[in-house]
Amino acid sequence: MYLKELCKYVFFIMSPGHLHDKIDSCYVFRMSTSRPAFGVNLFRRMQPSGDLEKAWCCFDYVYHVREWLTMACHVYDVSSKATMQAGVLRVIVGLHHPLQHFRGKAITALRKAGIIVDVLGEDTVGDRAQEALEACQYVNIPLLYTATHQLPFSVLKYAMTLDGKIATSTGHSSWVSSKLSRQRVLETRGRSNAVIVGGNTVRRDDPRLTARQENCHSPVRIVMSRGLDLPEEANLWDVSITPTIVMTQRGARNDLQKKLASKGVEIVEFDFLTPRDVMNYCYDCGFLSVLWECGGTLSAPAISAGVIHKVMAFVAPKIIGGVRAPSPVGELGFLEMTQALKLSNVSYEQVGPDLLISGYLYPIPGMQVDAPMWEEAPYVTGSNDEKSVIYFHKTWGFFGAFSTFSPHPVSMENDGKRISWHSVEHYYQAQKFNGVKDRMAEKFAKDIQAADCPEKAAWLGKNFARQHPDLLQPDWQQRRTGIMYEALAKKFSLYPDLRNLLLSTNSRLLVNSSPFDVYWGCGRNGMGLNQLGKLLMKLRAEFEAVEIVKLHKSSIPKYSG
Ligand SMILES: NC(=O)C1=CN([C@@H]2O[C@H](COP(=O)(O)OP(=O)(O)OC[C@H]3O[C@@H](n4cnc5c(N)ncnc54)[C@H](OP(=O)(O)O)[C@@H]3O)[C@@H](O)[C@H]2O)C=CC1
Ligand SMILES: Nc1c(N[C@@H]2O[C@H](COP(=O)(O)O)[C@@H](O)[C@H]2O)[nH]c(=O)[nH]c1=O
Repeated sequence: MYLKELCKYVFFIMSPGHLHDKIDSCYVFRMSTSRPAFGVNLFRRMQPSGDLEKAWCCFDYVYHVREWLTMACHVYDVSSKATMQAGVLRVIVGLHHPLQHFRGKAITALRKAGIIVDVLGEDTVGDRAQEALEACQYVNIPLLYTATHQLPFSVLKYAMTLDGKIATSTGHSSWVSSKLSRQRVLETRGRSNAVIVGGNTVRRDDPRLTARQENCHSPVRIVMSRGLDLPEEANLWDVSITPTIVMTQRGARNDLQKKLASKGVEIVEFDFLTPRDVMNYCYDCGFLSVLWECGGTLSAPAISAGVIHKVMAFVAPKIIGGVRAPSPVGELGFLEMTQALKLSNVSYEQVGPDLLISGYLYPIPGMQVDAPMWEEAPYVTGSNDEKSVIYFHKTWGFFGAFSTFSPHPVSMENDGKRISWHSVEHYYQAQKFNGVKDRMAEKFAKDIQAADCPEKAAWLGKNFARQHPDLLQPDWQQRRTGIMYEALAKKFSLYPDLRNLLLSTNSRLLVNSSPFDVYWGCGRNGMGLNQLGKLLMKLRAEFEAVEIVKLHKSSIPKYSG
């Protein structure tokens, strides 16, 4: 079988342009196992030991495609030499990146290194190639939709009886679908960045909305409630497993807001709460996929607002009746059957005793995504009306290279020695303990340097600092901005594409939209200090000055307070 054959190869499906001869790619592994970690371990085993630490992966997209587990993981900084040494002789490129300017030179680099590279649909055609290509598109659906719609890919999931009810007329709904179906929902949660419910579902069900999978991430839980008439005690207010955000309207029940905030629940206020605003917010947070698990009252305005892309309906062979029993979609205002929304790419699957019907409300974007061009980009990245603002946060976003997590190694001088760092984040975190004459501090810095991904480096740096504030380098709080600036200046000077990207933002405001960071980012409520954005704008001004006076490109700006 062709797919089985292909599982021997690594699918190299994207080639962002800003990495020069590096390969920053999405790889798709195919294997007949249900253990996601297997894919990453497999890849790591393929890496020669010397390059092991260079391959780091993020576990954001894990999808089941037919009987295969298809896993797409981001693998950074794997040079063509490493790929060759790893014994990969042939690379099949499944998809180019949907955004044109992210397409780079990786294919050329691989071919130059003697690796056979076939691009599906270009070098490899025919039915079997088409099947593989569709599988690659499928696995990248959140990325393709996000690039096309500038909103996270949203799935509306519900479980209904054969007579179309999601609960009894009293609101009791546990359970409509079978255990097996609910297990499938838990897996879907584990692949989503956020799960959304409405106020009624919280009041009626007291849900947990966690993924409850071993070693699996749980999505951020979002409650949409205009009136904020929510219970003071609820499972969702326990944020020890994963965060909960309550989205509401300005001024709604300040007393409850304070109580929830004291439990660690985030409160986000909008002037008027709408599904589109919430999705814009999720987009700014860098979310790629969102699961709506609400009832019909909220699903209807979400569908009307055009923010739902896919529907997953579990139909249970049960009849409950009841004229007032709720149905999955409320009022849409349609009068004629001709107005019915028709799903495309519909699939039917039996899950235990239930039937799962899935389909798309908007066509699945193909490879030739009508994505924004370079010059237009700043006008589409922000979700609010301020066209002059550019938001950045996650590395896979349009301006993801502005993130300190972006996979751009930098070499920095320290005590006359040049040391190479996998990313700016690695360098920055390790500097917290730099120069401290203590064996534990030295070990911390080394561990951070060796971290196999920027996320790990950040986690280590923050944890060490929390546990041993006494080991931080003196005046760290005062010095950290300067240290960050030097690393950014180095990074943007080392990579001309990045420098050009920064210059192309002209005089626009750069905002790190990290909802979790009120120092380097703008935080959830936009009131954060946005220091990273400010430093990038300062650096941009320095580059502009260099351009104007036509100085040599070797003149790397120094931080001056
Ligand atoms: N079988 C299944 O798959 C599911 C069943 N259920 C069942 O469905 C019932 C709840 O469904 P339903 O009553 O429709 O509740 P929803 O989950 O759809 O929540 C509706 C609430 O969402 C809030 N909301 C925020 N913004 C908006 C907006 N723009 N438009 C509309 N509502 C908004 C309001 O909360 P507020 O009033 O606080 O302002 C509103 O009352 C329960 O019985 C539950 O058990 C729920 C989910 C799935
Ligand atoms: N009743 C019903 C569902 N209900 C959804 O699941 C939520 C409960 O999640 P948790 O508390 O994490 O188990 C509930 O609030 C509602 O959103 N889902 C289904 O797949 N099948 C069902 O029959």
